[in-house]
Amino acid sequence: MATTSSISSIIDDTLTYVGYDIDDLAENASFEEVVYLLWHRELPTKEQLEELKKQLAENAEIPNEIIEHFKLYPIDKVHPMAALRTAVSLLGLYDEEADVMTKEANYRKAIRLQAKIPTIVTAFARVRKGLEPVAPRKDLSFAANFLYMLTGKEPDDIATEAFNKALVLHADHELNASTFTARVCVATLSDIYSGITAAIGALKGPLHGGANEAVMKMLTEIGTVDNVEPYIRRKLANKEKIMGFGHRVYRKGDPRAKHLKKMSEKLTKLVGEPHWYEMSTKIEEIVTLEKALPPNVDFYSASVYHCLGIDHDLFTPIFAVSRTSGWLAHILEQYDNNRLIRPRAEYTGPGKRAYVPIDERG
Ligand SMILES: CC(=O)SCCNC(=O)CCNC(=O)[C@H](O)C(C)(C)COP(=O)(O)OP(=O)(O)OC[C@H]1O[C@@H](n2cnc3c(N)ncnc32)[C@H](O)[C@@H]1OP(=O)(O)O
Ligand SMILES: O=C([O-])CC(=O)C(=O)O
Repeated sequence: MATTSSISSIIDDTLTYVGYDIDDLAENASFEEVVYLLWHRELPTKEQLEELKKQLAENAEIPNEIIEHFKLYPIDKVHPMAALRTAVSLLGLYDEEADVMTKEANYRKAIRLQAKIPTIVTAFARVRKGLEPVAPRKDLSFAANFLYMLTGKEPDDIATEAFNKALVLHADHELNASTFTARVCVATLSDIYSGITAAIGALKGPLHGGANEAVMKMLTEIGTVDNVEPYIRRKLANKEKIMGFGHRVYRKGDPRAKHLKKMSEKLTKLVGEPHWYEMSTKIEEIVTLEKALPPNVDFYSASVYHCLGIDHDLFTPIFAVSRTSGWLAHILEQYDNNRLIRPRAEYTGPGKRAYVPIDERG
């Protein structure tokens, strides 16, 4: 065990947020309720929820300098996760409280970050297409507002419900690589912006959050249900990894995957593209049979986001929008009971030796 935490737990392949089963939360909770739960360790009352929603809505706008910065680099060649990483770091420069380390100031910064990250992601997505960013609306839920800022159109209930559920499912996951990164960073008593910037960097990799985009790339390459079998068997024979499968902690399966699978079935039919779901289930069949590896959260989320009309390279930034809530909960928990995180390495290099002057080296 690397640390103690009272935020989320994975025990016998069951995931809970502060004691509430993820299945229960996925079916019933709004993302805003989950944010409150992760940050306060209790579900909110109606008043507490309204207050949080108000604070998030009031803080959703981003400095214009962030948008101007998007125009300073070759935006069409930049991955949105790289842009998000830089934008969050930049955001810290415009926060006068960035280095104020009181509990109250850190909570205010948590609100500001959670509120602004969706605005950054959606503004980037539009600016790179030559479109104007869409200002956040105060009357929409967190999920609906994201889709609204992305497209400029108010989403229907099906899209909002699916997106909300995806946000709930991705919000926290114990000591995953990006959360651990955030905790290591702020345990030096560095600021929240540094912690979230570091976490985004860790989430970006394809062995972690980046896997959802990689899954969609694989599905696109495969193209048809008939191609699944030869494609997957070839990959396995070459000892290549199948993205969206396997997990360091779960053994029998990731409890989040079944919710995304159900959504994928429904949405792929609804948009008239059932082949994404059919290909996915066929891949699952083969990988489970050949490698005994079940799908993780990233596998079916790919086809879900695709059906919501989201660009494939925005899948991981959307993961970050949700996981920011968990990162922030862990950062605040780390500050509350801080000790520098400094593991040791088992040394495997040569034994002690004498320095050899450069002219004598052969
Ligand atoms: C939100 C998240 O971060 S969920 C994870 C998202 N990442 C992915 O989906 C990427 C694909 N999956 C993986 O790379 C891994 O399963 C991980 C990184 C998630 C977990 O890795 P670990 O538990 O450390 O397993 P590790 O990578 O050491 O693999 C163990 C064995 O299983 C195999 N294996 C693990 N995952 C896969 C996979 N997805 N496809 C094929 N083989 C796999 C490895 O090749 C290795 O085989 P070997 O012993 O014959 O060399
Ligand atoms: O916990 C992990 O190692 C990865 C994961 O599933 C997550 O971060 O959601």
